[in-house]
Amino acid sequence: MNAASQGVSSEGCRLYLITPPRLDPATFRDRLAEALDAGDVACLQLRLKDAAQDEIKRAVEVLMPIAQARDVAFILNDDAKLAHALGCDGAHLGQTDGDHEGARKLLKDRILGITCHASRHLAMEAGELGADYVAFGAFFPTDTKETVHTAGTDLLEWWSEMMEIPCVAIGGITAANCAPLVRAGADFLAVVGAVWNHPEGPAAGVRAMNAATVRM
Ligand SMILES: Cc1ncc(COP(=O)(O)OP(=O)(O)O)c(N)n1
Ligand SMILES: Cc1nc(C(=O)O)sc1CCOP(=O)(O)O
Ligand SMILES: [Mg+2]
Repeated sequence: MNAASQGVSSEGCRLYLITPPRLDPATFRDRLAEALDAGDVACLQLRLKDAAQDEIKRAVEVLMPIAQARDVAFILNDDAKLAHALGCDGAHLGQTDGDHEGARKLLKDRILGITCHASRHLAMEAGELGADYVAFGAFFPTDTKETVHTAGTDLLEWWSEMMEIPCVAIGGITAANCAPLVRAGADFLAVVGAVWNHPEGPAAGVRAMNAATVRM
């Protein structure tokens, strides 16, 4: 996230919400509005895995205005060109999601986030090429995605002491387990299940995450 444009302070730890991997925009729109109206959400990442481009475009058309109307940055996963073409606020790219340098040039002052797994080296590379944030994970077991890399709080501590660029923690994060990540210096906690699978619904999920991310 661009710290200035998104009102991000280095003192706070904010919620970075990611959509479920499959959704029907026509029905999901109300759940999304309910979640975003429940508390503080810094950004929403549209992460539709295995979806055709038409399906992603339709989801952006329906969901982006809901986020942007609430000052929630709308970030598209995996595809910087599509993010640019559709007017998204930014893109999130993994290590195999195309040309990071080209994406940085294309997105100019829009947000570019890069997955760095548990690697200091990848994070420094991402920082050098101008990423707006680096993402580390997975911190905990997750049902949302197969875990290949696991990260520890030492990485967050090191990064936040050494670097100005915000860091995002991801992977199995819930209100119940996130306190060490907040203490270690995570600027954002990215979650899917903690909100969309919350037993009392997504609004309760956002409220619980907000309550848990207050840095002591
Ligand atoms: C905030 C954030 N961090 C990490 C990821 C994972 O990206 P990637 O490694 O490209 O995996 P997929 O999400 O594409 O399956 C992310 N999406 N968001
Ligand atoms: C999309 C994603 N990327 C990860 C990584 O480690 O890079 S973990 C993950 C899934 C996050 O979902 P949940 O909050 O439900 O665990
Ligand atoms: Mg990806």
